[in-house]
Amino acid sequence: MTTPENGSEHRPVLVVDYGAQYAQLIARRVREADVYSEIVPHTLSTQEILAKNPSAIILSGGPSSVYAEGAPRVEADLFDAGVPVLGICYGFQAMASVLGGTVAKTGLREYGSTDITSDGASRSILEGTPEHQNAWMSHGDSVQEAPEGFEVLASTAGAPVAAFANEAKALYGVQWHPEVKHSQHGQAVIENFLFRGARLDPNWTTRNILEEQADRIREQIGDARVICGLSGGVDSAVAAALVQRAVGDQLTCVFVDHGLLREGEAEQVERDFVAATGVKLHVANEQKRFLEALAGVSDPETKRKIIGREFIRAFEEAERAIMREAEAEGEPIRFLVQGTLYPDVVESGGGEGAANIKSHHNVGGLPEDLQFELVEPLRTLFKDEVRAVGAQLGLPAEIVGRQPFPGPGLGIRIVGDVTEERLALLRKADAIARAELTAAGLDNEVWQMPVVLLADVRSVGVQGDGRTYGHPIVLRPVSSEDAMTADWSRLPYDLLARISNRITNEVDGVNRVVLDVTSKPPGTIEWE
Ligand SMILES: Nc1ncnc2c1ncn2[C@@H]1O[C@H](COP(=O)(O)OP(=O)(O)OP(=O)(O)O)[C@@H](O)[C@H]1O
Ligand SMILES: O=c1[nH]c(=O)c2[nH+]cn([C@@H]3O[C@H](COP(=O)(O)O)[C@@H](O)[C@H]3O)c2[nH]1
Ligand SMILES: NC(=O)CC[C@H](N)C(=O)O
Ligand SMILES: [Mg+2]
Repeated sequence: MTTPENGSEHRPVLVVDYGAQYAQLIARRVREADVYSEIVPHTLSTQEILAKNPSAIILSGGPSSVYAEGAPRVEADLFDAGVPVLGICYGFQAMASVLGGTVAKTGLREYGSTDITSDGASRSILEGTPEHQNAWMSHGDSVQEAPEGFEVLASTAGAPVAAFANEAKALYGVQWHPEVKHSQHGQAVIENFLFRGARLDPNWTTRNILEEQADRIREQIGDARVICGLSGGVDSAVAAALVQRAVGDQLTCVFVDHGLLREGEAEQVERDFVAATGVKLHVANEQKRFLEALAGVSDPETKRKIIGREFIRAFEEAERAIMREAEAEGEPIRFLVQGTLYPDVVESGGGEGAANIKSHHNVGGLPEDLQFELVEPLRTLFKDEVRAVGAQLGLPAEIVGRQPFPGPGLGIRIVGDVTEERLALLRKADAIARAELTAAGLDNEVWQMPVVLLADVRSVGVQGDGRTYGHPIVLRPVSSEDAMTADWSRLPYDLLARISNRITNEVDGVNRVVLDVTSKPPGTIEWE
């Protein structure tokens, strides 16, 4: 059975999320072991979980205590299904308590780096790890007694049962967090579970993803024509190259110039991508459509929904133009390729059980009357995985290494309503900041650096001995692995000073440059 969402032949290792900070990380570590993994919320019933045909299950950590009222539970019948399970922290405790072990508050909390001692020789999921190892912990409760049929594998000062196993049933648990990099041998524990415990094969590799997705695209599209929204960014470049490989010149790419682009962006798409792939490109000049639709709108979600809708209207328009140009007869083009990634889906609230943080234009911002059938070959991948697929497809490094830029563009980097004057101002400030970052040789040090105009805020300044009452520009350089979490980048002060000087000198209307020093969470990367 294939899982319909990922369209993959691979049965997933399901990570059941109990509200962990690290559910995402667990899935990534499993994928790093070349095994396919997806995250699901703990609100699914055993039946719903098993309906996804998991090859194994990992129960994540979480903030609750299993003995507290209303704490999320795992149903005991999950452990009778013959599917291997690994419990981590809260997941380990939930498993222990439902199977008849005891869990209690110890009074001894262990946060951070902790010494773990194997009981007897290291074995089972600890196979190959030393008798004493250091791992990262974050708990105040612990398993006091293992359930019947389980053997204790390790303990710590605050956790008499720090790891257990029931080999016959392939059920395992650890109190520590093997998924965080600070845990020595963490990856070994995860791989022992996957390869020894669950007996899985490491066959979810970049090459396999690529071939599988190409097959699937062929199956979905057949010999029909297809268009692909191409932005110049990594995701759509990789999606387009994948579709081109699958169905060749049935594909026409559509680049929408919505007037919310940065300086030089339109030219760069035409130059780099077409040069690298030889794909057919249709450029849609839709500045007027977007600016009119956005006039007077300052609410972020409203902006995002408008942009999402107008994108689709622009694709419909482009579809008609392409049919006319090709003097093609017959059915309109039905398929639209988008470079949607897993984080776009999760943040739009499309990951099951996930909150709607913001409607990404290509997911939560789509109009209800969408006529196209979507083709989204990257929908379950993280950015670094997409980059690996792109490299495998032979795309040049300057495309796969490019910093992300959101589809709604400068429209969501103007806090306030979007006007042509404000766009021009922000475009100029952004070009300066990017040029200086590049000149400093730091492009690869940051994940991306949004430049934001606070159009609704004004402050007093003094320029040329006169008073000004201008707008602030915010610099938001961040480092990240996958955009799900991020930290602000510690850029050198002299670089920041140069950017600030140049922006306040060269951009009329800006008299202040500020640096955003917030991580994600609590801030998101973009301001809207
Ligand atoms: N200007 C545009 N014209 C056409 N399609 C676009 C445009 N901007 C975004 N899209 C579509 O929306 C998708 C999501 O945008 P997003 O910015 O997340 O990805 P990207 O631009 O391909 O890559 P990156 O995240 O590196 O910027 C794109 O993959 C593309 O299909
Ligand atoms: O194509 C996109 N359409 C959108 O609507 C959108 N919103 C945010 N982003 C990008 O997603 C990543 C995470 O951003 P946030 O921390 O702001 O949610 C960052 O890389 C953002 O630039 C978008 N990309
Ligand atoms: N990180 C966790 O999963 C913590 C589990 C539980 N709340 C404890 O304190 O032990
Ligand atoms: Mg983009």
